[in-house]
Amino acid sequence: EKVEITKEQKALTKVIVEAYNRHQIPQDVAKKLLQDQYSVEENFLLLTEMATSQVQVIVEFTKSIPGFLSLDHEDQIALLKGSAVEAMFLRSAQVFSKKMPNGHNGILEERIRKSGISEEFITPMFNFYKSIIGLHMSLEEQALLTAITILTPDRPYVKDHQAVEKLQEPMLDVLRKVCVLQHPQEPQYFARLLGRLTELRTLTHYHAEMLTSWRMNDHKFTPLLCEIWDVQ
Ligand SMILES: CC(C)c1onc(-c2c(Cl)cccc2Cl)c1COc1ccc2c(ccn2Cc2cccc(C(=O)O)c2)c1
Repeated sequence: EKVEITKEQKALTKVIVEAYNRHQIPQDVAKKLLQDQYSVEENFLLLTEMATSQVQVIVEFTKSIPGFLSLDHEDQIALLKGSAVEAMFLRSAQVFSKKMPNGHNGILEERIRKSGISEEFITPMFNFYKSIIGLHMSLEEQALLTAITILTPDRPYVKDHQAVEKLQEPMLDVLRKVCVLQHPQEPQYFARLLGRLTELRTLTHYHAEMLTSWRMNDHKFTPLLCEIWDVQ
């Protein structure tokens, strides 16, 4: 049947994409990637700074999602804590796929590979990056998928599931239509996108173990990361 995006859905997509574009990592932080130090310590410190900056970007993006600030305040925190790592995996995957300026990609990959993360987590992480890059997602799809990930009703400690579902559903509806319109030859494209969200959940599990092993080697995080990841 003819897929039609309504006026409201166009407006919702515009708000989400603008919020997604508006909040970028400050250039000076992204530029630090090019610094010449490549020690494990230096890489960890740089990635910690990137992650901290990225959490701030995600919080600002989330506050721009229509209806989010009307949710119960404790639920707002529960959604952010429950989705931050997944949103950061999506964001770093998209940064890899959009071929960052002057070969940052190789440098970001190099630093992640040499930051004290054990091989057992590096492999699934870069397989995920490859699978996201292979999807050639549009900006609308990236922004909507990030908002959908954040608005996942069944995060730990969320009390009013229904209120979160009511915000997530319209995003899923418009993402489904955007996928049909932007990938007419791939009827299963929307289903493949949602499949990435399942893979993201396994990465969150790996990430918890990454944090533990960093802490065992006495690595320090910033106050914001400690708060959002319940460490220290
Ligand atoms: C605390 C730190 C060591 C950490 O713990 N887990 C992860 C970690 C790792 Cl090692 C991989 C994936 C997710 C996390 Cl939380 C990280 C590092 O988190 C990052 C690092 C880089 C990231 C991000 C997110 C994006 N980028 C890249 C980027 C570069 C330039 C511009 C932009 C931009 O947004 O414009 C983004 C997160």
